Parts: sequence; structure tokens; C-alpha cells
Amino acid sequence: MSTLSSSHCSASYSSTFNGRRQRSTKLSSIPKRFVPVKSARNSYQNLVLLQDVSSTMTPIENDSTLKKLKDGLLSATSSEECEDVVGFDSNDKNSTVSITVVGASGDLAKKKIFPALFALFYEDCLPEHFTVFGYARSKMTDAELRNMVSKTLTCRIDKRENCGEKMEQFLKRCFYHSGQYDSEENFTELDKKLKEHEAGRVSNRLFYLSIPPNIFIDAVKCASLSASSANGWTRVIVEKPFGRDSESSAALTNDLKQYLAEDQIFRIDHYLGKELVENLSVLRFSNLIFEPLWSRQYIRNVQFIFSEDFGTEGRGGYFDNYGIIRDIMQNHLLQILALFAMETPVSLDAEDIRNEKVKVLRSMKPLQLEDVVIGQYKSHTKGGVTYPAYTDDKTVPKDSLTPTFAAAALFIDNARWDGVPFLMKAGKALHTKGYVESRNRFLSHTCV
Ligand SMILES: NC(=O)C1=CN([C@@H]2O[C@H](COP(=O)(O)OP(=O)(O)OC[C@H]3O[C@@H](n4cnc5c(N)ncnc54)[C@H](OP(=O)(O)O)[C@@H]3O)[C@@H](O)[C@H]2O)C=CC1
Ligand SMILES: O=C1O[C@H](COP(=O)(O)O)[C@@H](O)[C@H](O)[C@H]1O
Repeated sequence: MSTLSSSHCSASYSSTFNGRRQRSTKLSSIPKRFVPVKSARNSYQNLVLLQDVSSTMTPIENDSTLKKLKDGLLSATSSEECEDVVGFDSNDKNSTVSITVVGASGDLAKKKIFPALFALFYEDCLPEHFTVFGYARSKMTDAELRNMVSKTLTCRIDKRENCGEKMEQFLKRCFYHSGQYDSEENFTELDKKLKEHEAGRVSNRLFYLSIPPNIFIDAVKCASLSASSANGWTRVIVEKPFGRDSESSAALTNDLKQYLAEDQIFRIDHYLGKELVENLSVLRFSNLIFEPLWSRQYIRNVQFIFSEDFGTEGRGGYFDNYGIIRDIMQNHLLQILALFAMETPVSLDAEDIRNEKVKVLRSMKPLQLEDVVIGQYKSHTKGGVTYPAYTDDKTVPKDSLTPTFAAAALFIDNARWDGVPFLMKAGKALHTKGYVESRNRFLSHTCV
């Protein structure tokens, strides 16, 4: 049995799970190698940028060997990693990168984005000239933003003596601008501030949308029309959930394309950046013990379990519209399943990995209602402490029927996995502390 810790930075992903081809695109400007984890120390290695799934699927060539893959998995130098993984050239002195965290006052920004940016800075993966701007409606000064951010930064990579100093340096590069997400005027003000910091250099701009999905397009429109870079690149990172279903996902892509080219859009799934998820490929493809056992012949069932011991805690405005299936299963757990079950990719190129994942998803049998269980957490008292029900959260409608727990049995209709149930369980406010497990039940009853 293996357990994922819940502390690492982000990873972007190929978004569409139905395997449809949507368009062909050139992605030369996007870093495209899948970079494996060599050690747990460098957490920026966990930031995996994969290409858009809508680019044309390339034919599989036959020159790949497990050895090539293994060499790839165990190679990659640090400087290469920085550039490949992050897409910034840390030695570039002539340009700037301005990173705007849109929704900077929110949960994701505090918990993950600012700490991940600090981790990149700490590992010298950001260019010499960079600025981080928080953008949200809440009123805050630069100092207040820095104070908020400082509380969430940790030297989680390892405790180096100069960490405090590095934090100070990082915080000095953080600024805040308050504005509405649908106001071109407010984004023009931001543009003005960004220009001041860019000081006439080539300006590259990254907008990280850390806001509820219903305002993605407003923000993209305003950022693109009023705060795009005039002489460098402009990119946008979009968080999950990427739509509610196939139609809304396609609609979101279409809407985004009114303002951005496909190679400016990065869809993200931070679970792909977790060490154990990354190490899945290492475990499978560079380990002679496991690869031959990885099939219906030896595995009785596979379980992916996501368990949090806290509830929505004020995030009901977002969560209640999506529920646990769209919040966790459709993206995080399905991505892990696809990585787990895919055939050996031709190479470690993002496209090759994506193509194998898509094949798994296309081979899945449609989920049957009788193979799904859903639930919602109720209030309970334990050890004298009363824990609130989902509907006690002020941001959740009192009559909500949104599931906060779901379990499902999925089946992959291919030669390797025929008849092996892939069990997914995800729940908020469960008794167990935050973790994700992946259990492979071998026929001999051993767990990995
Ligand atoms: N939290 C997490 O762990 C994860 C979240 N995500 C995704 O990241 C995105 C942001 O999530 P999270 O930070 O949790 O969300 P929050 O609910 O914390 O929202 C982020 C910010 O957006 C603004 N906001 C919230 N609701 C509205 C609204 N109805 N209209 C306009 N602005 C609003 C608020 O800022 P202000 O009022 O100051 O403008 C808020 O601080 C979502 O797409 C979510 O799915 C993905 C992975 C993990
Ligand atoms: O995407 C999400 O993930 C978090 C859990 O992430 P973790 O890295 O802390 O395990 C979850 O709480 C949130 O509901 C969901 O949107």
C-alpha cells in the first residue's frame, strides 16, 4: 500500500477524457517533457507540464524499448529540469516574467500556489527578473498580501539555513492589485503596474486562474484584452474542474479560444505533481519486478482512495455546484488510474504519455448506476467535539443533495485489465486524515 502526502506543488494536464481529437496545434513553445522525480528533495520536479489533449495524436513508432524509457525516467539534469518543467529560463537576463495569481485571496492560492512559487524561487527556477502579483476583489495592501502569503510558506524541500532570507527576498517580489474579474478597466490598471515592474524588458506574463470556474472567461477576456504582454508571451493556467461534462468542457475551450491560442492555455491537475503519482511510472517502467505483474493475471483489483478529514469549510459556493465526483474523481483519480493502467508509452514526451492515457479512458466501460454509491456527510459528535454537517456550512444551501462521498467500480475493457475492478472512493469529512492511497490487490493478497 502506498500513501500520497498532500503537500506538493502543481502539475498541469491534458484535459479531455473522452479522447476526442479537437484540433491540431503546434506546441513548440511549451515545455513538453515529462520529467520524473529523481528524489523527493526537489519539489519543483513535481511540476509537470503536459500538452493539450486536443492536439493531433501522433502515430506510435515501434522503436521504443523499456530500456529507453527507463533511461529517460532516471535521467535529466537539474538545469534542464527547471527549464523543461517550469518553462522559464532561469538564466535569461533580458526578459521578465510577471505571474498574476487571479483569486489571490482564496484557498488554492494560499495553500498551493504561493508556496509552489516560493519553492520554484527557492530552487532558482524563476528567472532573475520576475514579479508575482495577487489579484482579487478583496481589498488588501501589498504588505497585507505579503503577510498572508508568509504564513503559508514553508521550507518543505529541506531545511536550508538561508530559507528565511529567501522568503524575505521572495515576499519583496510579491504585490497586490484589487479588482473585479470582469473589469477591463481594473485589468488595465494591473497592466500599468506590471509595466512599471517590467521596466522596458521583454515581458512574459502568466495568469494563474485560482477562481471559481464560472468566472474563468470573464477573467481571461479582461486579462487578454487589457493586460496581455506587448512583446513577450502571455499564458494562462486554468484550474479544474474544466467544465461539468463533455459539452461544457468543449464550450469552455471554445470560449477560451476567443481570447487565447491553444498553446497559451495550460490546464492543470495538481495530483499529477504528487511524488507518488510521478513515481508510478518509475515503479512500473524501470522496475523489472513490477512490469510483468501489472495485469489481470496477477492483480485482483485496484483501489484509488481519496480521504479528507475536513469538510468544505466555506468552499461550498464552488463545491456545491460540482460535488465530489467532479471535484476529485473525474480529474485527480481518473488521471492516476490512467497512468496506472496505461501501456508503455513510446517515450516520456507528454504527448506519448497522453496518448496512452487516452487509450485507457476510451477502453473503459460506461459506468453503471449500480456500480456507484454516493453520500453526504452529516453532523456527528466524537470525543465531546461536534463536527458540522455539510449543510451546516453557511456557503451550502440547506437542502443540498450534492454528494460529498462517492465510490465507484470501473472496468477497462482491454486485454491487460479485462475483469479487474478499479475501485475509486473519494470523500470529504471522513474519519481518516488527508491522504490518497493506491492499493493494488495482487492475487496473492499483497498490497503495493
Ligand atoms: N482549494 C483547492 O484545494 C483546490 C482548488 N482548485 C480549483 O481552484 C479554483 C479556486 O479554488 P479555491 O481557491 O478553493 O476557491 P475560493 O472559493 O477560495 O475562491 C478563490 C477566490 O475567488 C473569489 N471568488 C470566490 N467566489 C466567487 C464568486 N462567486 N464570484 C467572484 N469571485 C469569487 C474570491 O476572491 P475575492 O472575493 O477576493 O475576489 C476567492 O478568494 C477552483 O477552480 C477550484 O476548483 C483546484 C485544486 C485544489
Ligand atoms: O482539487 C482539490 O484538491 C484538494 C485536495 O488536494 P490535496 O493536494 O491537499 O490533497 C481538495 O481539498 C479540493 O476539494 C479539491 O478541489
